[in-house]
Amino acid sequence: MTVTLLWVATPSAEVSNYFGFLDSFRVLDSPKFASRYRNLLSKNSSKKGRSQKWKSFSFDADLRYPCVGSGSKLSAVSSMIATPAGEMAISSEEMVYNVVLKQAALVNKQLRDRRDLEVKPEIVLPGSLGLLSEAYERCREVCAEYAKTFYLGTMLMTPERRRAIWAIYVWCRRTDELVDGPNASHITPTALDRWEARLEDLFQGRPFDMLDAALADTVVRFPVDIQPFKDMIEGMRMDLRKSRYQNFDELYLYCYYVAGTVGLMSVPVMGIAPESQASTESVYNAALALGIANQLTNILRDVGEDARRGRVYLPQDELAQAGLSDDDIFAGKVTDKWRNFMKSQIKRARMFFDEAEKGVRELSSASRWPVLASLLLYRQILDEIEANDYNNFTKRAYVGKAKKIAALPMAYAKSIISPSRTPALTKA
Ligand SMILES: CC(C)=CCC/C(C)=C/CC/C(C)=C/CC/C(C)=C/[C@@H]1[C@@H](COP(=O)(O)OP(=O)(O)O)[C@]1(C)CC/C=C(\C)CC/C=C(\C)CCC=C(C)C
Ligand SMILES: [Mn+2]
Repeated sequence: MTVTLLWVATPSAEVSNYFGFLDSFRVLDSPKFASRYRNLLSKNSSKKGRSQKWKSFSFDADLRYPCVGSGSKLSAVSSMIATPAGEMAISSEEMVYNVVLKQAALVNKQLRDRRDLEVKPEIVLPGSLGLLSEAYERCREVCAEYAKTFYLGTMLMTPERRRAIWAIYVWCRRTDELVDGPNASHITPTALDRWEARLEDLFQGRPFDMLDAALADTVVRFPVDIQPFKDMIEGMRMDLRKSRYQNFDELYLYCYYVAGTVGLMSVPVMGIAPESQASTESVYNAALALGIANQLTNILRDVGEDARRGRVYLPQDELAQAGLSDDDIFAGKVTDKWRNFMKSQIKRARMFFDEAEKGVRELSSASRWPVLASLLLYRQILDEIEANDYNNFTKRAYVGKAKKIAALPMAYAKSIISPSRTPALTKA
């Protein structure tokens, strides 16, 4: 599938917000839409007194998402999309990128406000220290039990950072368990509302239980904002009401909610290297890309398992273009059509991993290794799907111990490269 990009030649990247990717069929098939889009652009550009030149490129549709906001040439492209009726609509990618910008601005502001303090000093109330240590210890145990590789990685971080990551991990795991765990069938939107109210309480220093208390402490010490946490709960609401995704735009939003948010929660704790030349938003964007890549991989690994629960987390329009439907997924037969479809899905997930990898080197040195290790390990699941000849219906792609162990020194070697002067991600 190709998309056509309408490109306005302009002396400045400032008008980038007015650029857009448009699905070729819609642009080419809908002169009405194309002319509307041009009018909109010319109105906005002429306001800024810029001349414009039209060009169109066609290229692989997979390119569209990872490039936005990344600092690459294509990052100047934003993402207004056309509804079938030819209306202009803001895409999920654009919406999510706005969150990224807001988070980056917030963290910059908070860091400016307490310039010389990376971590807040401990405020110790009599008797509370022991309880807090116990709370973090519980988080450590959960992380060690459920996420062995993540856990191993966190051991390289400073003690303050690693316990903060454990607290975030535990909150994410509990949130996910609400819709994925043993009590999932009893979970209603009201239960999620209650979970959100609890989240607000803990952010205001009123934790409900011990595990919440650890997170309440973390969000005081690090410039972590509530928005990504709320968005993760929104993802769980989405999971309750939706079992099909019409296109990648819808799936992208879901992936942001349930996994991209983890990247946005983690960066303020992991820290950006002081010597990094990259802009805060480009690092957040890479973190977002890692969450998206992980979730896409998770989806591709679990196609059969999800289908048995009546769920298909694959873009319906892309399935149809490949000559496939839900029935083929429920039948679970590996055909050439399926192989080809899977190849394009894997390619897209790898592009998000590549985008994320560029950002890892900008993280503070002790955080690079755990992130890279988890990136390399999760990315290998894609290789395993290929090795299983794309049978993700009945075979679970699994990275064996030997490969896992081999990835660790590789991640270490990559992680000692410090942010370069001419980084892949540059300051905006
Ligand atoms: C060291 C490190 C990577 C730390 C992150 C630790 C952390 C806070 C993890 C939370 C993970 C979690 C429990 C998320 C809840 C939703 C969920 C389950 C998402 C899926 C994870 C995989 O879990 P699993 O295979 O067990 O899934 P099942 O539920 O069993 O199906 C996800 C696929 C997404 C996880 C997303 C991340 C780990 C994103 C990590 C991004 C960063 C740490 C940012 C790094 C920064 C840059 C600049 C690249
Ligand atoms: Mn899950």
